[in-house]
Amino acid sequence: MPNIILAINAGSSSVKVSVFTYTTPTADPTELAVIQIAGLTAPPASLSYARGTEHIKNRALPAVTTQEGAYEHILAHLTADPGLPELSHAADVEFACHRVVHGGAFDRPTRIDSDTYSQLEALSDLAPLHNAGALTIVRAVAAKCPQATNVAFFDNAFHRTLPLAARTYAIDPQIAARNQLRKYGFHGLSYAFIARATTAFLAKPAAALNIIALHLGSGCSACCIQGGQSIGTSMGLTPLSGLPGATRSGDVDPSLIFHFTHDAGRFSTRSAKGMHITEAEQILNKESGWRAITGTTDFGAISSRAAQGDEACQLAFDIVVDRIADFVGSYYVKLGGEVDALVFAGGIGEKGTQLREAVVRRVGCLGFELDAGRNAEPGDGVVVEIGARGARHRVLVCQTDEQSEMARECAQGADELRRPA
Ligand SMILES: Nc1ncnc2c1ncn2[C@@H]1O[C@H](COP(=O)(O)OP(=O)(O)O)[C@@H](O)[C@H]1O
Ligand SMILES: CC(=O)OP(=O)(O)O
Ligand SMILES: [Mg+2]
Repeated sequence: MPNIILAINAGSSSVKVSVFTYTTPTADPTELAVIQIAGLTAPPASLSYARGTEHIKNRALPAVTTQEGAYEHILAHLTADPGLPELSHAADVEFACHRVVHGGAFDRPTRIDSDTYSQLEALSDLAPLHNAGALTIVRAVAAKCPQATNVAFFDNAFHRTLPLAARTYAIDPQIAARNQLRKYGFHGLSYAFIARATTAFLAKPAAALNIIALHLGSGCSACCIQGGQSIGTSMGLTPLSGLPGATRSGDVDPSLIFHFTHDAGRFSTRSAKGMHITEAEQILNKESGWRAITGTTDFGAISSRAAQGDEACQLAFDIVVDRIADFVGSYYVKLGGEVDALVFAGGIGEKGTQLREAVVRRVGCLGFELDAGRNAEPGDGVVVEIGARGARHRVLVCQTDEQSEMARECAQGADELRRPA
């Protein structure tokens, strides 16, 4: 019987699950199938599935509206697929890997027992679009696959190398220490994948990799990677800061919220059951971003409407480009201009031809330049070059894969992570 790893990535607008087998801790796991339910914030949700030559694309699922519902649908789909005999029963799952966005002090893969579960639950308020959803899936796995070992993989882990000055806020140090108020940074599973894939593509030693990486999806962030390690990132104590997202404001003047509403500090009655977030957090995390400006979370639709002359969409598009360019400039300076590549990843980074074009044009003075043909059709490959030949710096697109990053780490640490018999 092969060992099955289910790698589960609960994003803010999607649930993505990849099925892997592994044999020894030293070999990379083999991917058997990838399934995702996207559009949870732009109903109806839609299912996509790929196993071998079997493909389903964007099948509408009007009944699925939550991350937990999405996971249950996914498990039923996988176990019912006769072409996936390795996973015919929920009991076939040995490891369930969960992407947990906010791990607080956790920065290594950790088996989820009742103790760690409570600690992660306590962190839910710091990642209001993510942790609670991921934990509902942990509970669903415990109910449906009780023999599986649940392991949490943390989005903040990759940023454990942030230098002191980069991770410290200029606030009272005693209060900061007591309440653990610091920059954590997120999208770390993605950046770990991007760093390894780019290292392989550029055929450089991992410890020599200097890149500016952009993970652009429903949540957007930038990361400055020097010597293969994170030395700067745009998200902070929570995934709210930095770049705007689908429903997140990104950086605003912290005083703004007190002029936006008189109820900033009150608990929001609009947040999900069991979540204790304030009106301020509700507004800035869930009622802002490009949806607040355009009415849609779909950046693909925003990009095409902008091109057709829609002013609100053009403004939203321009805001995103403006903020990304600010981070690219700032990270270029952090790297002293020693930059191997600017790397685009995440749903928008991988599919957003117009966005890449606009960003690279804005930062062209730094020596980045696109090849228009390659940008329009980057082609297949985990990492592909879209930069112009002869430009000072390279521009790459990376098909990032947080699930495979978890599965790899899980297989490598399987002996330590396995639940004691
Ligand atoms: N053709 C496209 N051009 C630009 N953006 C796109 C395109 N297709 C999808 N997207 C964006 O990608 C987002 C999903 O990115 P993804 O990284 O998968 O999200 P999540 O944050 O849920 O993990 C969608 O919400 C949509 O805004
Ligand atoms: C951390 C974060 O914002 O994740 P996502 O982009 O998947 O919502
Ligand atoms: Mg994501």
